[in-house]
Amino acid sequence: MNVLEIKQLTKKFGDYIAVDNLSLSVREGEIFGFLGANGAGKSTTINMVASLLPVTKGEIHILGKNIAKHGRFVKSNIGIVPQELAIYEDMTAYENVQFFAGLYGLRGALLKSRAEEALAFVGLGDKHRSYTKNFSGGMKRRLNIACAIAHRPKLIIMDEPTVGIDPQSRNYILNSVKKLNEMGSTIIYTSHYMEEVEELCTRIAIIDHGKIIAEGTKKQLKAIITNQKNTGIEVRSTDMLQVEKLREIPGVNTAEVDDTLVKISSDAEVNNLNRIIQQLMADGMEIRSVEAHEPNLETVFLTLTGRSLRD
Ligand SMILES: Nc1ncnc2c1ncn2[C@@H]1O[C@H](COP(=O)(O)OP(=O)(O)OP(=O)(O)O)[C@@H](O)[C@H]1O
Repeated sequence: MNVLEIKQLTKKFGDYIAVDNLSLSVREGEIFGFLGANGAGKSTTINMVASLLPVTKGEIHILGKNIAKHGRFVKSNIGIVPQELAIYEDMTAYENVQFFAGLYGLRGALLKSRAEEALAFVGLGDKHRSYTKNFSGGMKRRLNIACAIAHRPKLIIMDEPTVGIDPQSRNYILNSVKKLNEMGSTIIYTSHYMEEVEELCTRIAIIDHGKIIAEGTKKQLKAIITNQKNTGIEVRSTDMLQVEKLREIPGVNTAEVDDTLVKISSDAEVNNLNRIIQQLMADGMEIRSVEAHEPNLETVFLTLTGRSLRD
């Protein structure tokens, strides 16, 4: 069954088309990755699914029901973890969860027990009387999640839930996502961190300029670029590197620099490694190692959109 079905969805802000005739379905039990660079249209899409933003054109169905006609049903079945933290600093952790769970439709004793359960789930069980203004960034992110899951939604949408937090909280959140999924929730996960998406997601859609430009399992997406080969060249320093010269070499599709690693994706059938190395040496690079890499999601993204996910 499709938990979410988006049909020919468009959102215009004035003349600007932020989401462009986008169709997408997410099946029950998936952890679905929604990938796009800054401004690609992810949050706009999510905000329409969450009924926080009116739709210009198109339809959205959640668990088979049109959200325009079944507002209450939808509200009780989805949980949104927004990109901007949505917690109140002058309320305790418990009061925050209680407040949001109430908005999602929980009441009375059930509301209390589920709020406590959600706080314990995100590792804040011992903080439920604490005011959130003194929480670390990671604790606030975890509380943001607790607020969205206390009513045990069938569909949880997480819009970059790990932005700006320490590695420990990040691991905690990634494990929580897996657990929530095992417990029966379908998850839509957006992130700028490709390695998170690679680790978590069973299926992925790549959005660019408001359109889905590729969709499938990791294996299917990687198969799109099997005509590519990736080379990583470690150098001592990239200070003097003229990366645009590398991009002019025949067969080179993308060339990126990550600290002291030069990452190059080329047409598989073009033998250009000699030219690449000559160019690096002409720029005075001291080469430390050369490695061939399997394509990963980062390369898929770069090849299809021409930009890095984190710009
Ligand atoms: N309320 C608005 N009014 C006008 N333009 C908007 C509005 N909200 C978003 N946009 C524009 O729509 C485009 C898509 O924005 P959106 O926030 O959906 O991108 P995103 O993929 O979520 O990016 P990010 O990763 O930066 O959150 C952007 O160009 C943005 O400037």
